[in-house]
Amino acid sequence: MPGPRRRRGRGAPEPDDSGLPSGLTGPVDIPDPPPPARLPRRERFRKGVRSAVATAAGLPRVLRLCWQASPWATVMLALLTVVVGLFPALTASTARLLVDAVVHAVEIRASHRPDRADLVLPLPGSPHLATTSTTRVVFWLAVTQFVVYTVSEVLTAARSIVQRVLSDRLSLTVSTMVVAKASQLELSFFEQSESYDLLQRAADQGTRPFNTLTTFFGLLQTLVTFASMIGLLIGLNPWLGLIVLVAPIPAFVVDTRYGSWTYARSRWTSPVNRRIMYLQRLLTTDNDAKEIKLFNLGPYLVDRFRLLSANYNQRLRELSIRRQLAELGWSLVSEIARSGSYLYVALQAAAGALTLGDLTLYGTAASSVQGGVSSMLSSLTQMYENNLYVDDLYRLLAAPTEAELQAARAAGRAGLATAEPAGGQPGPGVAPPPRRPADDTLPKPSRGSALALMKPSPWTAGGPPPKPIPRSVVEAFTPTPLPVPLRGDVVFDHVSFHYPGTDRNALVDVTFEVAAGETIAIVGRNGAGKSTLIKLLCRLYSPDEGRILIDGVDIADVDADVLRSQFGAVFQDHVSFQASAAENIGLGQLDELEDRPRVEGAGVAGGADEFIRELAQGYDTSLGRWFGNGVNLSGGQWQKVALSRGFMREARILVLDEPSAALDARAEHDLFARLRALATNRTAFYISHRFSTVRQADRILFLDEGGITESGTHHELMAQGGQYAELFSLQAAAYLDDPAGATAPTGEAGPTRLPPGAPRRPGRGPDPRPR
Ligand SMILES: Nc1ncnc2c1ncn2[C@@H]1O[C@H](COP(=O)(O)OP(=O)(O)OP(=O)(O)O)[C@@H](O)[C@H]1O
Repeated sequence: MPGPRRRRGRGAPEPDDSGLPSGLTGPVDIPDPPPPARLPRRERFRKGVRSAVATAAGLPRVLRLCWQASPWATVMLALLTVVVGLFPALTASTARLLVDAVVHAVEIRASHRPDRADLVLPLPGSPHLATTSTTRVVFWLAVTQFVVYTVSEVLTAARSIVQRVLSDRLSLTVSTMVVAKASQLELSFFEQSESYDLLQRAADQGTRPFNTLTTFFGLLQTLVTFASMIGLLIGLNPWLGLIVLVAPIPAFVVDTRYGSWTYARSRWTSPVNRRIMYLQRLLTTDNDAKEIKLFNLGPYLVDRFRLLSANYNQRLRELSIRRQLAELGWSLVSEIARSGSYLYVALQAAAGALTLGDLTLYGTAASSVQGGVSSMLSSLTQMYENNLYVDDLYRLLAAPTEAELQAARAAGRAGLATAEPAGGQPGPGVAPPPRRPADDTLPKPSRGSALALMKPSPWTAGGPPPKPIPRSVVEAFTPTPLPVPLRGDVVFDHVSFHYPGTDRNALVDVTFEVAAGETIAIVGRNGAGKSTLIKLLCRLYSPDEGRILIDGVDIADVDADVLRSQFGAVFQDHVSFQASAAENIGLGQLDELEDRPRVEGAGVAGGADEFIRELAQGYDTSLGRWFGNGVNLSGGQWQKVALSRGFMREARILVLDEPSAALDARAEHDLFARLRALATNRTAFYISHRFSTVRQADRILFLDEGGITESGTHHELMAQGGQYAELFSLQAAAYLDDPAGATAPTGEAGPTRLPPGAPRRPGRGPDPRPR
C-alpha cells in the first residue's frame, strides 16, 4: 500500500515529552507526574493481582540472568539462604532451654534439693533418661548456644561473600548485555529521546536484577524462619500468633504504593537526569572546553547544572521522606500490637501460667514473626519495584537488532507474514511492495511498508516489552553474498528516505548509476541530503522506498558487516580516538591494527604520515590528552588521521564526506590527487563544498532539497548554466575578487561569462566562500 507523501521542507524536531526540548535552556523545575487514575476497588484489586503475577513471572528471568552470571554462586546463595533461615528458631529454642535450666537451678538452690537434672536423650528405642547436675546442663546449653551463634555468624558471612561475588558478576553481565545490545541496534534507535532514556535507565539499573534475587532469597529465608517460629508461637497461644501476623499488613500497602510511585518518578525525571549528564559532559570534556571558555558559558552551565541537580535531588528526597514518614506511622501501629501481646505474655508468666523460658521464647518468636511478616511483605514490594526496572532492561534487550530488522524486512518484501513485533515492524497482513529483480531497466518500485519499519518505536515509551521478531523469520533469512571480487558499480534506484521522528524527506526519489572506478563528487547546499545519501549507501539507514544496488545486489539483502567491510569511509564528524597515532589509523582495519607498514602506508595515503613522523614518538605518540600525556592535534591534522583510517582498508568503495573541511588548499589538492591515484579501480564518492576540487571528479551530482537536479562533468554542468554553474562562478568570483561573480572559469578553458539568462538564485546553493 502506498505510504503518505511526505512534506518537503525543514523538519521540525518532535516535541520532547519532558517539556524540556533543549538540553541547555527551559524550566529547571520538574513537574509532578500526572496523578495515577483513581480506579474502582474491584479494578484496583485486579491490578494488584496482575502486578503480583507479573512480579512472580519476572522471577524466572532474573534467575536465568543469575545463572548466566554464575551458576555456582546462585546455587550456593540459595542453599546458604535456606540454612541461615533455620537459625533464628534454633537460637530461640536454645535460649528458652537455657533460661528454663537457669530457673530450675535457682529453684533447686532455693529449696536445698540435691543438684540433679534428668535429661531425655533422643536415642533409638525407648527414651533414655540420663541424670546430671543442673550446672552442667546450664554449661552445655550455654556452649550449644555459643556454637549455634558462631555457626550462624559464619554462614551469614559466607552468604555475604557469595552475595557479593554474584552481585559483581551479575552487574558485569547486565552492563555487558546493555552495551552489546546498544552496539547491535540500528542507528534509527538512537534518533529517539525515549530510546536514550530507556538505554540510560537500563544501564543505570544494572544492580536491580541482583536486588530482585537477594530480595527473593531474603523472602525464602524469612519464610523458613517464619514457618519455624510460627510453630513455636502458635504452641503458646494461637490468638497471639494471629495478632503478630496481621499487624504489619498496613505497612505493606504503604510500601507497595510508594514502590510504584518511586518508579513513576524515576521515569518522569529520567529526561532531566539525561540533561544533567549532558551538562556534566559539556563542562568536563576538552572538546567542548574551548567554546565554553570563549563564550564564557561556564558560570551559566554550572548554574544550570546545579539548579537541575538540586531540583532532581530534592524531588527524590521529598519522595523518600514521604515514604519514610508513612512507613514510620504504620510501623508504630505494628509496634503497639507487638508490645500489647508481649505485656499479655509477661502477665501470664507472672501469674505462673507460663515459664520464664516461654516468655523469652515468645519475645524472640513474636518479634521474629512480626519482623518476618513485614520483611516478607516489603520483600514483595521491593520485588515489584525492582521488577519494573528489570522490565526496562528486558524492553531494551527485546529491541530488534539491526540483523533482526533486516530479516523482518526481507520477510516483509517476500510477502511472508511475520508476527507483529512492536515498534512498527511488519506484522501479519502487511502487504509489502513487490521487489523487482535487479536489472538494467530499473522501473520505479511502488511505495511500501518499509516506511513503517523506521517509525519511532512506541514500546520505548513504556508498556509491555515488545514481541520479539520470531526466530523462524530471523533464521529463514539468508544474506545474499556480494560478488567476489567486487567491481564497485553502484545504483540508486528511486530512493526516498526520511529520518525517524521527522516528517520531511531527506532524500526524494534519488536515481543514478555509477560505474566501477568512477570518482563522483556530490555537491549541494547545506542540508541538501549529501551526507544522508552516503549514510544510506553504507546502510547506516535503510531507504523508505527504492533500492540501492552494488554490483547488481540489493544492499538490503547483504550482511551489514560484509557490506561495510567493502567501504573505506571518512565522515564529516569523524571520531578522534584518545589513543596512539598508529591505533587511530589501524582501527580502520581492526585485524591489521598491529601491521605497522600497512598503518604507515595508510598514513601516507591520508596525508598524516609527514606530521606524525615529526611527533616525539612518531606513530606511537598518544593523541589527545584524556589518558597519559598525549599531544593535541589541529583540526586539519585530526582530519588527516581520520582520512588515513579510511585508507586502511582495501575497500572497493571510498566514501569521503567533506574530508577537506579542515584541510588547507594545498592539503586538499594533494588529497584529491592521491585519491585519484588510489581510486583507480575503486569507486569513490566525494562530498565537498570546494568547487576547485569538485571539478576534477569524473562526474558531479548536484543535490537540492533531497533530489538530484543536475548531473554531469564539470564542463557539462558549466555549459548547462544551472545551479552548479552559478555556485561555481560565485565561488570563483570570490577568489578572483570579482564581487559580481560574473566571470566563471570553466575547466581548462579559463574564465568565461555565465551563459546569458543563467539562473541566479541568491542565498541558495552551497556556501560559496572560499575555504
Ligand atoms: N539524524 C538526523 N535526524 C533527523 N534529521 C536529520 C538527521 N541528519 C540530517 N537530518 C536532516 O536531513 C536533511 C539532510 O541532511 P544531510 O546531513 O544529508 O545534509 P548535507 O547535504 O550533508 O548538509 P551539509 O552540507 O550541511 O553537510 C537536513 O534537513 C537535516 O536537517
